[in-house]
Amino acid sequence: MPEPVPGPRPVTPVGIAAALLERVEAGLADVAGVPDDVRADLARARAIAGGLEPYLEASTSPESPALAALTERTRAEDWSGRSGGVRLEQEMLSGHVEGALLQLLVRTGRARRVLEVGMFTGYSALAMAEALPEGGEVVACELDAAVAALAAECFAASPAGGRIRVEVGPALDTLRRLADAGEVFDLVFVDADKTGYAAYVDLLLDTGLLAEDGLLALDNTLLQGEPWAGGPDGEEQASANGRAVADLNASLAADPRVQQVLVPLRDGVTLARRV
Ligand SMILES: C[S@@+](CC[C@H](N)C(=O)[O-])C[C@H]1O[C@@H](n2cnc3c(N)ncnc32)[C@H](O)[C@@H]1O
Repeated sequence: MPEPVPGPRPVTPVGIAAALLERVEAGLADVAGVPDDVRADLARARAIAGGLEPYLEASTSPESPALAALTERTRAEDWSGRSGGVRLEQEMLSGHVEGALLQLLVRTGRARRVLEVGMFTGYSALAMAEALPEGGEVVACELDAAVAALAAECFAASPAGGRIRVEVGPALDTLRRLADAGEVFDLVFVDADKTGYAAYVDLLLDTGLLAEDGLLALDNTLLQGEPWAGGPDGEEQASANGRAVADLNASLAADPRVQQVLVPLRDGVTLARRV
């Protein structure tokens, strides 16, 4: 019998909090003297935190069969066996609820040209492509050629896949090239290396890459709770990614070039536009 593929580990603040509460509850199960009301409060806190993400899924319009198939393909892949470059894992996929938010941003913003920085297996790129009008285009930047090839196979199985142009290479180089070529985007979704976000944002705002009335969406701006709660295993210090995101959030909140809001969906999505 083949080993079952493990499901994704929690990578959102609320998912992590739920897993910790579950661990505390299990740890206290055989401990004598814990008052009943403390056990009841703990059970309710675990139920609220643990039930939130499944409830959001159930309360969101269904994803397309192509997006569901792409998720399955990503889960079935053995990410541990890959070597070199950026470490990739199934948890990187943004997924159903965030994909639906991106689709609404494309549709309500009447976006025709979308730029993605960090494509992975292509969930968010394909979700946005599905929402584009006839003639619209997603330009998706990805560093890892092998994962870009896997995404291309998934795109080929979808009617919207033909609206996606993949640019393989370091995103900063690609963005500079696109800016020099005079390309302009109505919606930009940044979901790549977290320590690179500040440079991407500066380039997007300081060149014409982001349209005057365009929208910027930055993923993982809650970074698993690290910016306010410290490192993942009880370390006081956040990781380099956590510190980069904390600095970015603080500087964007005070940045006179944009109005922004951090939406606590999944691992946090910052939405910003020029003022
Ligand atoms: C979180 S994943 C993207 C997830 C994807 N947006 C989705 O919704 O499924 C981040 C991706 O960014 C890519 N990446 C990391 N650094 C990069 C860089 N400097 N330039 C381009 N892509 C990069 C990684 O290889 C990875 O595939």
